[in-house]
Amino acid sequence: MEIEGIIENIIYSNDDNGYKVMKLDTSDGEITAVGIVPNVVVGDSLKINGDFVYHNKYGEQISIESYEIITGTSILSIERYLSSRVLPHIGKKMAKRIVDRFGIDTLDILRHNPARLMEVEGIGKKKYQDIYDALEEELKVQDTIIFLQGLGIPMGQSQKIIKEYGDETISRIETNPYQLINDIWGIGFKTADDIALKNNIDEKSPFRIKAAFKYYLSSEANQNGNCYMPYEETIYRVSRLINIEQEYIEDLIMEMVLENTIISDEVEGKKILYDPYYYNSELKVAGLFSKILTNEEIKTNINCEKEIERLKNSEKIKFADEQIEAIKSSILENILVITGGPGTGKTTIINEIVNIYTLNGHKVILTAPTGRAAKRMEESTNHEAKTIHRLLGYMPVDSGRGMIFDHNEENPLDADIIIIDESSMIDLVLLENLLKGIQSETKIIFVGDIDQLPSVGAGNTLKDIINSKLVKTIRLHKIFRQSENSNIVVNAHRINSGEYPILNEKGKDFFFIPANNNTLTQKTLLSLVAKRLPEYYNIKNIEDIQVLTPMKKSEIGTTELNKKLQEVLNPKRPSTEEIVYGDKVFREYDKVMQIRNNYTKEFKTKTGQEGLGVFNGDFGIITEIDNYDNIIKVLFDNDRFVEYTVKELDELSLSYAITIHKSQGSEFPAVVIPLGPGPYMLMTRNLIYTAITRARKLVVLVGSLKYLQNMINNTHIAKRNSTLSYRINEYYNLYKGIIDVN
Ligand SMILES: Nc1ncnc2c1ncn2[C@@H]1O[C@H](COP(=O)(O)OP(=O)(O)OP(=O)(O)O)[C@@H](O)[C@H]1O
Repeated sequence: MEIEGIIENIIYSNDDNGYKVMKLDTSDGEITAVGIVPNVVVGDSLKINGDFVYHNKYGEQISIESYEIITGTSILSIERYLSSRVLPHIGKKMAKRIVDRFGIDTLDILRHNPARLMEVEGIGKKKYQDIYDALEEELKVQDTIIFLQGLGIPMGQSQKIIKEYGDETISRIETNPYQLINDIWGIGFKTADDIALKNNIDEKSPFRIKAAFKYYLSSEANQNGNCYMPYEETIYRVSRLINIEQEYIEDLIMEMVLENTIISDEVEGKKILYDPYYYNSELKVAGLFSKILTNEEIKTNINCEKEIERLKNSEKIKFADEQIEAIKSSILENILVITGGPGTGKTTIINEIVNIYTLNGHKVILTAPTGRAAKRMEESTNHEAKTIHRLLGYMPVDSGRGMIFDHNEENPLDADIIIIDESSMIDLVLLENLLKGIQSETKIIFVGDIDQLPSVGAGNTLKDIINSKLVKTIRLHKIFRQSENSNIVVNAHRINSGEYPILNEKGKDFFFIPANNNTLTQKTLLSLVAKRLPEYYNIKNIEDIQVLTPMKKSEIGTTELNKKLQEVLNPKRPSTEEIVYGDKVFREYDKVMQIRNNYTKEFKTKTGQEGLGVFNGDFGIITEIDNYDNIIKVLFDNDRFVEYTVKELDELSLSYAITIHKSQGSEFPAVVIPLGPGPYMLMTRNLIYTAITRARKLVVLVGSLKYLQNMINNTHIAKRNSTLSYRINEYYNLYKGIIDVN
């Protein structure tokens, strides 16, 4: 069949083969068309040949066999295009008047002789000026899109680039396509390099090689948490990345060092290379940290002996020796680390420290890296607690790519002591900002669980602080939270010390259900989450059950589980709107997660307060999809409403199942964990321990026990390259007058 329509929206575009999913406005109403259609843009008129097919998920759609772009050839399509509100003051009636006047030449006149619009009744000078301005903008955007499409950049990314670079899009890309890697989220070295090569950059251009070095070092930091990379390995990897001999690229390192775009150092006999960003951050952290550590001016009026005596005689609670030692050290030390597994009394200790300091008239600040951890801290201490970002008063700059903090070295917070919970999640750069935001007279207590996975961002800060051997570290061993019916805490500790967990005890909360392979595991997991657990435990809220899986791929990975879980938990209904984005479907009432930090995203709370910022790992529910205006509304933490346009949907992912890495810092009433095969480096004790400690009331493991055993036995901890503890020692010695760094 043959059908004509105007492209209203390109829902999906595959840049490799030009495959698209588009919404077309036709005389029979709106239809979805799919097929290979490169180089078309929204607003284009198409004549399509194809057949109607029925997709059991997306409904009826036309599969394109051949097509022809007919922009401007059909009066009807011009009229529809104009009435789709692309230009101000032109609605349905005005669009008709314009095409009645100019007929088939309308688009040509708009482009080359727009002043003639004033011949149309109802368009005076003022309206014309508005239309002209919008038109000029629209034409510029169209030209830019054509330029970007010529480079093979898909529509979604093109729009992001235009939003970022505006009128300068073409010139910026022609000057330095590699800048796209830093400026546009989702564009990596490969895409930028393809663009550069298409723009005839020489393969051996120093520009290209330097960009590859920078990319390699920063991606090692962003993806693998490494603050530096060994010299030899860097050369080998970069050479492979751009396919140029090692000898050739090595020559450029010295140039980059002189330009300060790479830092070369030798630490403990090893030649290493840093991205300057992380090198400077390490130095700053080490310097500020050691300054507090060696500050002899920090004093309190707290009578330590009296307080300890009081604790020892407390009738309310009998403190363990290690707890008393922790509280005592909080009075005596400038910086203290308290680490322990679940239920070892960390919160109880924080409470006591807060009491002692506030009763003695000291100013206490409580903070944590995530909103959920801060909230828990506030609830258990009855003392205000904020996330580190909010505490420091962050402000997005540079279109949200960077941020600055209201509290910094010029304007530090006023506090006698700062207590940080969930410290294992603090990455190097966050620690840098935190240290800049407090005075060198402020004591710091880091509380956390060193056996959790390290921070998402670069660095290994809590371990490095402990490994510096300069900071008093209290390790809590005794478990207090061990209610009669609970095996979660017991098993977390057993797993952490390499023992096998206690499974399936009657009336308890830690279960294992066998399944021989991934297919069966998936099937069992789906029925558990959709039926058995909600029925047996009377769980009504889908947010209360969380599937945590080690991986993204495979039948028990997040991608597939999310699709399947969505089908069973939130199936397509006539009454719920949905939107297709790439190979994902988002539906009203879906459980979703933000997957990047977006500091400029606006939110509005239920009480009408407005603010900025949605963060990687924030959970929400889609409350509304407006398919007319293409707006998706998400409610985060049951409080903040955030609106997304279709273009921004790559920031969201379904979250019925999430990776264990993403679950750090969160807690859920019930956690279901599939057990299956996976890469050795990933399937570690650390990982299963982190997963289990996310559950408050129920853990269900599904799969084969041999994988559980393998994980418990696998004590491999991916090493993170960091020289922080070495540098803390250097600065410490400097401030103590032991050595002179210069
Ligand atoms: N010395 C003690 N004697 C008796 N009970 C204690 C003692 N210390 C803590 N508890 C209790 O043990 C439970 C766990 O303590 P707490 O919440 O402080 O541990 P936590 O390490 O913060 O645990 P999680 O990280 O799992 O939240 C609480 O109910 C607390 O009241």
